[in-house]
Amino acid sequence: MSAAGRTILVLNSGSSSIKFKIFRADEPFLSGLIEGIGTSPRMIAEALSGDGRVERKLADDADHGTALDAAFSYLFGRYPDIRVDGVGHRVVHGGTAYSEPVLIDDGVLGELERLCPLAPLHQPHNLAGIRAAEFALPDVPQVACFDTAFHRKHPWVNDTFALPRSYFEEGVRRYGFHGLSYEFIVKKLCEVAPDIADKRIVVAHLGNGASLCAIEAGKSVGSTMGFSALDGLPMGTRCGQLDPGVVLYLMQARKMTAGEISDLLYKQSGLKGLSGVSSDMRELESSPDPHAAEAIDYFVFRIRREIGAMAAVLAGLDGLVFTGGIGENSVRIRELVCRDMGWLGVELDNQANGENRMRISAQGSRVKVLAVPTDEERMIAGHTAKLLTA
Ligand SMILES: Nc1ncnc2c1ncn2[C@@H]1O[C@H](COP(=O)(O)OP(=O)(O)O)[C@@H](O)[C@H]1O
Ligand SMILES: CC(=O)OP(=O)(O)O
Ligand SMILES: [Mg+2]
Repeated sequence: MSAAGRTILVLNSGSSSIKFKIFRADEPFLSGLIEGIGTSPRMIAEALSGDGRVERKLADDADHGTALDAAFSYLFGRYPDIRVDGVGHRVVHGGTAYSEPVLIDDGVLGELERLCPLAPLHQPHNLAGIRAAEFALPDVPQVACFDTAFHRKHPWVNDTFALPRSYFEEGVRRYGFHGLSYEFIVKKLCEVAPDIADKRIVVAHLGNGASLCAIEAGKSVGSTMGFSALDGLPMGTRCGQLDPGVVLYLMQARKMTAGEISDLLYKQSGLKGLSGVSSDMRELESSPDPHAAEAIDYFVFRIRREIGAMAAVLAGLDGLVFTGGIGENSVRIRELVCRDMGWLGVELDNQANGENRMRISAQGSRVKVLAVPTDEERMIAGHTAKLLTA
């Protein structure tokens, strides 16, 4: 059977969301989202024919496990006879071993398990999704598609830390994440902005996790995320770039354990830690609390700083693309990020931005600025179908 004829179930666990979709012949047939995990989870799902629509709140304390159960109950409760040819999973960390999608077996699962400490907000949930799908669909092939894969060929200077060489050999490298999203954006630019698709682009994936990627001729040449999904921009609950001296201080002066430091940096920091209000940008934007405004200021400041750094990596800039839950939807964050960026050639069209149009730069802007909804699930479906065909 050709890739195009296949029915593929896709699971994508983000840090605050689980997205699930079924593609038939390359087109989405059913689409589900559980968002707000950690704040106020809710599920929205429907077959694209309009059939079986649900929109409901989950318990406030529903975690990824509960959300995965809800997704599977919806899928197999509503569509008990559904037949799929393959299941494609987003797996955030592929380490040094995986630079392209792979068919999952026990050996692969074991290796991916070992990477859980490097992506504790994602990898365990990605693997739980694989196990749940194997249980529900025991004879169906499962494919892992990696966030890290898109970056694996980036230049050595972006791949390494200035540690003794042996650490690099052992895998202590700057992997970079959100690669399925960046890969989708590169493809999409070929359709919607072919004049810049092959040039120097910075993509800002701003969701609950957030990173920038410098892309030249469709390839990753730099990323703000590194060894783990902690580095770079501040995120919903993650600190982003941090002086490693702070970690030494926490260990030596505060006598904190690795577990306590992990909890602090992954779950209590970022927008949540700075605001004391929420990790969710919608809640911060509507909060009157001055700490919420300060958390937004810090988020924007770091994005602007890193856009400058990524433009330097690219030695110039032709396109700036916003994506991810915040990048796609927040008029205010896009406006604040682009404010006074004329020095870099960025001029926003405030009306187009306010109307959430795809092209949001002014006519005379040297840099084309776009807001493009990402579709990691479509990338995963495509990779999965291709691998099954091969
Ligand atoms: N209309 C909106 N305005 C501002 N922020 C939004 C909007 N819609 C979603 N977001 C934000 O997007 C973030 C979630 O992004 P998303 O990419 O879906 O998450 P994940 O990283 O878990 O995949 C949350 O901070 C949420 O508040
Ligand atoms: C890698 C990462 O942070 O992913 P997400 O934004 O989906 O949490
Ligand atoms: Mg995501």
